[in-house]
Amino acid sequence: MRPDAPQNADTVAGVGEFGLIRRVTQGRIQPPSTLLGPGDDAAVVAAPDGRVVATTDVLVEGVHFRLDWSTPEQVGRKAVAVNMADIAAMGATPTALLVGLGCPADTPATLVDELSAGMWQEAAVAGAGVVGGDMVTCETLVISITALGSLNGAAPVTRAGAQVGDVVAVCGRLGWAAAGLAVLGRGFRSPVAVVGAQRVPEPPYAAGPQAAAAGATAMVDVSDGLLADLGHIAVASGIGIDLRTDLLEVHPRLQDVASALGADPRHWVLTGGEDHALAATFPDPRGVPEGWRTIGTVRHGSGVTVDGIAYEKPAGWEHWR
Ligand SMILES: Nc1ncnc2c1ncn2[C@@H]1O[C@H](COP(=O)(O)OP(=O)(O)O)[C@@H](O)[C@H]1O
Ligand SMILES: Cc1ncc(C[n+]2csc(CCOP(=O)(O)OP(=O)(O)O)c2C)c(N)n1
Ligand SMILES: [Mg+2]
Ligand SMILES: [Mg+2]
Ligand SMILES: [Mg+2]
Repeated sequence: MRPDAPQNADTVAGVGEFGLIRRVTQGRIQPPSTLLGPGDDAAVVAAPDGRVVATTDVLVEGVHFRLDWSTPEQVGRKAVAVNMADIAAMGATPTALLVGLGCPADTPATLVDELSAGMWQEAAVAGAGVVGGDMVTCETLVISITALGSLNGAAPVTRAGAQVGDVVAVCGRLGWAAAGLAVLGRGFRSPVAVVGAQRVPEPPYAAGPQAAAAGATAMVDVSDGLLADLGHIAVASGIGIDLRTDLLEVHPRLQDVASALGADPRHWVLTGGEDHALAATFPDPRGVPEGWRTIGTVRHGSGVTVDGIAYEKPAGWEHWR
């Protein structure tokens, strides 16, 4: 269907741009950090310590999600989660979200309602709100979210601070969303544990500021794959990282799914993205906070190795590859 397809009362075209904006904004309760919410040319958000953390990630139908795999509500939750995970990965707390939405004219208006409901549900998990956005017509469903966050007085944890001798630790799931993607890709809808992980990630938002307070020297969220994302820390910090397989547990659930599909669960753990676990480096093994698992060390050199050996397969997702 063309983006300017005929109007119908149940479609976004029938409800219209401003009717739709009214539907997604009315009755929403903003957090205290929202000084001026949707409805004006821009929103006003408090920056308690004078600094704003800002990030954006775009999700495209068919690339990041499929509407026959996920409900609109799940897509909304995921779109917000992947953005708030980047805020957490800086050691910050999400405060506000700006939502750019493109969809074809014949999109049911209720799909946008459900998408918006999912976004607000996930935002509530971290105490953030949707303070503004934009709606346009286009060929497929596209969601572009900008998340803002607050460091609450702490220093940002960048990708560039890892030091030789640091330990590498992770908080959150690894390989679950990749297992879910493999299951969905083969036309199955269960087991729901891994399919659910692909539909809606559960980033450990609070672990970001927790790691910052514990003295994390570098941090990243695992969106593309553990090896790929630790690779960004390695490049930015000018160091190498070695992971230890014996420290990287493969959950029995992932083992089961992998045996059923004839896949390698360790590959999901090492290279599967989309769980948005947080991976960080800490100077002292005893300083690794509760809830984090040590998985390796920072060494001299470059790149990320596993048990001292370069990984032979692609390290994670890369667009256009
Ligand atoms: N079009 C762009 N203009 C400026 N910076 C960009 C653009 N696209 C990506 N970046 C920046 O490149 C870095 C890496 O991007 P990306 O891999 O998408 O980060 P993440 O995985 O944390 O979402 C980020 O700092 C991001 O802001
Ligand atoms: C339909 C569909 N196909 C493939 C995937 C797998 N996938 C899409 S994007 C992605 C990686 C993360 O996305 P990206 O846009 O690179 O996020 P960023 O690293 O910028 O946060 C993965 C594993 C998916 N989630 N859904
Ligand atoms: Mg990105
Ligand atoms: Mg990231
Ligand atoms: Mg991201």
